[in-house]
Amino acid sequence: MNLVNFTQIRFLTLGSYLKRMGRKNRQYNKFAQRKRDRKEAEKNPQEKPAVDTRKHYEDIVRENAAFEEYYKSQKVCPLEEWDTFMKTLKDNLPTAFRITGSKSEAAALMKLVQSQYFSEILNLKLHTDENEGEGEEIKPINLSWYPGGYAWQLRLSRTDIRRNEALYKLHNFLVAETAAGGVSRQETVSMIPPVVLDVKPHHKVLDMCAAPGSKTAQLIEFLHADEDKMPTGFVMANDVDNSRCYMLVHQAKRLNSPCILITNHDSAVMPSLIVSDEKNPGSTKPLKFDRILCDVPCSGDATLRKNPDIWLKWSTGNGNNLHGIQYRVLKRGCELLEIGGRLVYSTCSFNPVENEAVVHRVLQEAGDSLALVDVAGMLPGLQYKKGMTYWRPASKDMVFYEKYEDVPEKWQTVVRPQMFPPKPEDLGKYNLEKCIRILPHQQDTGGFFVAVFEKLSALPWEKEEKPIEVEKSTEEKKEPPKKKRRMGGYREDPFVFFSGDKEDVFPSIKDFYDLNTDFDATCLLTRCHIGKKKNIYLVSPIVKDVVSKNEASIKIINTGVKTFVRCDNKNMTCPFRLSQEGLQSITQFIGPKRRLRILREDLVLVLQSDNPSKPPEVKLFSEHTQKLIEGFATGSCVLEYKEEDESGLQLTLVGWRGVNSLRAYTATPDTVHYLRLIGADYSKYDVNKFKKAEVAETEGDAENASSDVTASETAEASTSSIDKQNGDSDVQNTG
Ligand SMILES: C[S@@+](CC[C@H](N)C(=O)[O-])C[C@H]1O[C@@H](n2cnc3c(N)ncnc32)[C@H](O)[C@@H]1O
Repeated sequence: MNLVNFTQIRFLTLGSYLKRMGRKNRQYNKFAQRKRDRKEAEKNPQEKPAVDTRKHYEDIVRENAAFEEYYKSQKVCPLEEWDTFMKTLKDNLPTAFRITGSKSEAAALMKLVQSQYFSEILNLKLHTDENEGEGEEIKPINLSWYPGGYAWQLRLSRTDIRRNEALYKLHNFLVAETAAGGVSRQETVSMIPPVVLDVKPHHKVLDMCAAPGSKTAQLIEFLHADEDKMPTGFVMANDVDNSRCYMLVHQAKRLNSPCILITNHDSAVMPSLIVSDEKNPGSTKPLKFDRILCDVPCSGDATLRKNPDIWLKWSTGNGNNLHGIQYRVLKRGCELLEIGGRLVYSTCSFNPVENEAVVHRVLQEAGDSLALVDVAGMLPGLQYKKGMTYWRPASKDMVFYEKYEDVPEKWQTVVRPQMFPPKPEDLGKYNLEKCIRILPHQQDTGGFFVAVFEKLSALPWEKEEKPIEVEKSTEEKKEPPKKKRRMGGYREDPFVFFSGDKEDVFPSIKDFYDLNTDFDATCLLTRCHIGKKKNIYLVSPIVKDVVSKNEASIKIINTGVKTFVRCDNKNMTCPFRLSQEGLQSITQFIGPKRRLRILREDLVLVLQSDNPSKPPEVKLFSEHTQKLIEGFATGSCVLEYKEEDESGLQLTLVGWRGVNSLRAYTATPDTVHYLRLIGADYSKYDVNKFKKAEVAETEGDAENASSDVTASETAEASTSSIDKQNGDSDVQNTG
């Protein structure tokens, strides 16, 4: 029996106490059950449990009779394509990736990918998971519909790339560039929703169900399309799951954007937020979004290639159970959408009950205020099927129903009237054929469903909302919350904005970095009300407005890009150094006093020197750079480099001018990224893990003998060494 702390019980209601005990017991029973299963398995090693969802993916039998019966009957795929559809679903998924980053960096990386990594694999005949015979040519496929052609699909699964020695360079490239933010690995079809959402730099964008955030990353990239200017729009990425919100924090950190805000709320009941009303100074207005992505939770059966465990647990019940939450999230999305704005509804499910039925239900309620948009023109070359106009919901026992009246009473709470298709005479009102369903065999991908909505007028149940007079800003009213553990995640540290130019630490920052007068100090923030400021973050003006006006009504998990880091160094008159994360955002405001435009040889020198206690001495630099350094005050600075050729490649790095030295202040993935871009030697980071394992084996080094010692691990290990180098104590040693 569990012992109970009686002082705790006093504060619990009977219900919550019983719930707690139930949870503990369930947890306990789960462990006990696993122990019993293990013992049983040891006794009867040849007997397998009926369904073991923890099976190794490779052992899973990729079959499910109910799945086949259901979808064949729904006619999601023409009968003549059925066998190819099923065969493709059982294959592993090819790898796909996008090239990201600033325009000039992305262009340079794209060139490298084509000239080096792809040409290397073009002539290879590989024995892949799918092809154990002759070996097959690996032709990278450019995704023609992706803006700029910056996305690729390879006929290789992740495992193929990881396990083939011939591909070790490509593998190292993908791992290192993913860490540096130069590449994003993402399933081909999952890239579609942000493309058809058509995000522009001035858009207010809401990603309602955002975690883990691969689509959020695309939204941010599109927002920053005009890289010379700070976007006037922003992305609010939300997820109901507190721990998954931290995946979003990780994504956002890779992209270094001051225009993102991460929130933790149930999207189905997302509160109405407010923003300043520029037309009525001193007033606020409801925040409506220009673009909304509604990538709802779904049964995920179109991801069977990536998640084969779904073969074991698929049932019609999954889709039926999700229809309700999908509808509520979509409906709330339509309410938060600006008139004239665009919303994308997407799922990775084949099921019309989760797809067309949800779309139809909302269109039906919205009357003429919403319409589906035909986005085929935005996706040149993409193969897809038009949305379905007829389907038959089914109960768990696989009985299909033509109309709700046929549903027996015991299933009426599961199979709902709104799940049925429109009547034939109403089809013209909804245009469901404008939806897009991608089947895996069409271009060797996962499956996907996308519907694009446009809001033509206020929804029938929306009333006109008037500007609200602001009496007192919300931050003033609120007590400073403290960070502490609580049910459902951590309470976040507060977001404390600088009061302006007079903020205690700002004058020394402004003076040292020669910040120009356009810089708005009120966009800087810290995460504490009292005590020494450690990290200073930067947000865009619109994000500041949203955070400061709504902090009390929605749980904000994270915002801002780290721009200044405390560094009490005797050789610097300002107690804050620059941070590489925020450099892109602040660099336009930094004056010539803290900028050094260096030559290629100097850049190579600083990047290749990775001994924090021995940074390159001034005398080792080109004459040009030595002259610049003369008289340049010690401390944190901007290192700039511009390629002289037609590529126009421009790099901006955080540097440190020591008393007798100059060095770059970058973490390993960034260092490798820059060396790669300028065509310098980075071979020490490009480890062939297979060779390394061979050598280790001959030398009896058990730790390195496993071929699973990957280049990524090597990169991680060296990152931590430079992270140490980035620590303040090392800065003290500099120069
Ligand atoms: C399909 S995933 C989203 C994938 C994501 N858009 C991406 O591209 O990386 C669905 C997400 O919805 C979240 N979710 C489920 N119910 C939600 C709700 N009511 N409100 C907000 N998020 C929800 C889940 O936690 C999950 O992270």
